[in-house]
Amino acid sequence: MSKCPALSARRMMLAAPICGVRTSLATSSATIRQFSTTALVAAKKKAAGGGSKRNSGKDEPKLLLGRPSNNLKIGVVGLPNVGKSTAFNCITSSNVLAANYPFATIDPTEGRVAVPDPRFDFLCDLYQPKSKAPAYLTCIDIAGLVRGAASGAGLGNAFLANISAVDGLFHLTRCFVDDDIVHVENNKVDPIRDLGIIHDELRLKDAENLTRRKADLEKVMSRAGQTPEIKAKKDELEVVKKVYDWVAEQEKDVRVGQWENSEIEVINTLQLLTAKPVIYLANVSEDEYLEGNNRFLRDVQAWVGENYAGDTVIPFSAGFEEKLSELSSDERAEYLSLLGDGAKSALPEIIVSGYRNLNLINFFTAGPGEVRAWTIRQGTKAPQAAGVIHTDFERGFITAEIMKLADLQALKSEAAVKAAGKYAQRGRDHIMEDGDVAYFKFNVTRSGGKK
Ligand SMILES: Nc1ncnc2c1ncn2[C@@H]1O[C@H](COP(=O)(O)OP(=O)(O)OP(=O)(O)O)[C@@H](O)[C@H]1O
Ligand SMILES: [Mg+2]
Repeated sequence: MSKCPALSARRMMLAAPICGVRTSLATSSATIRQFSTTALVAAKKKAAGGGSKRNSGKDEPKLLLGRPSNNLKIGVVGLPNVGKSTAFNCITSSNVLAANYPFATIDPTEGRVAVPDPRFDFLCDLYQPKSKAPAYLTCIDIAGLVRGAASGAGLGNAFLANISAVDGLFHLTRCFVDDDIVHVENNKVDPIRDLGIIHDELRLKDAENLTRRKADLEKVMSRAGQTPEIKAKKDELEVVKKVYDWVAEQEKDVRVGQWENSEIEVINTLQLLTAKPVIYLANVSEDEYLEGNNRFLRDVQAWVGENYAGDTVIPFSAGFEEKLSELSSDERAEYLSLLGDGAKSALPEIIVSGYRNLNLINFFTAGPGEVRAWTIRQGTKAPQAAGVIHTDFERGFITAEIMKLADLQALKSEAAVKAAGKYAQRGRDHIMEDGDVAYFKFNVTRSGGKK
């Protein structure tokens, strides 16, 4: 105990293994690394759309499923009492109620967390700015979902409405065994069954929404006349029927379908739950996390691989993360080093994966006054990126001066990048790339028009 004088009594209690490291923990470094990267497989080829055969038009950029916004949110979903709020608290440094009974959470809570990014750190080191503004991930803690929710069980529709308001999901599934923690499904831990329950409920809700939309459109179609509006509704109805067949008949999630751009445009108006990107968080016990050995994890990874190939599964322990969050950064470093050199928090990986999964990228503005990471969706063009800073920048857009971060890193200064001829002027059609360092030139008159 004397090795850790800085720990308060309460922290000492929470951090009990700190000073008496168990052999299994001390030898765990290699396995942790292996364990936590096993399922971080292949890039998300299918999520990007892959493209249907008919939509192979090389020139046409593939539309993304989801809202065209930079202010996207990710929600934590799963059965009740599986550790969602504990995880949310750790991710966002919040303090919502986490307790050992189902439905401790009822109303959603929003929190945000800075996204760790070595590129941002590099720019801050280089410019030593007066103010620093990193990118943030907004996360929402949502009430637990039970079997039958789509037809009103548990919090039913209220819960599902909360999911509909987010843009991506952390699907948290319980993989820890602890007889003291209630499990709503017969008190038995079975993550594959639980994953199935959540997916079924989301899909059933989508089927219900699609049925309603289909009926509305059919009603419009039954009216006489062939106006352009009716023609557009007819096309929409065809898409809705196709998506309905995929979700309700074939029992598949919208996000794993191959859709044409015209179909994605319709899908994006429907706020479908199974269209949202998902990251699976496997909540294991502290010991198993540190040992890199959980009896359910392989099955979870196989299930995800089979049903949602390419999706990410991140093993973590809400209990371990909670313990780390109680420590100061010095205490945490001491604790982790005592556990072995591979022991680490899974939160950075969870946060970065969540952010990337929303198809968000960053560009930076950098100078001695401020270094700031701006958030845009993949595929955003320079004027719209400028508009994220200020609407005037978009309205009066003239040009974007762009440095590649790699050039700045290699050449060490803006002046050297310019001298090497790598400081590029880009026009309205430039599609921003992740990591661009940008300076926008714009010009607007007082009346609002461009000079
Ligand atoms: N990895 C873990 N190991 C042991 N206990 C855990 C772990 N993760 C969470 N718990 C415990 O499970 C209980 C439920 O946690 P929490 O309140 O975060 O769940 P929840 O999913 O938000 O529940 P609800 O749906 O009711 O809001 C708490 O007592 C928490 O300490
Ligand atoms: Mg909760």
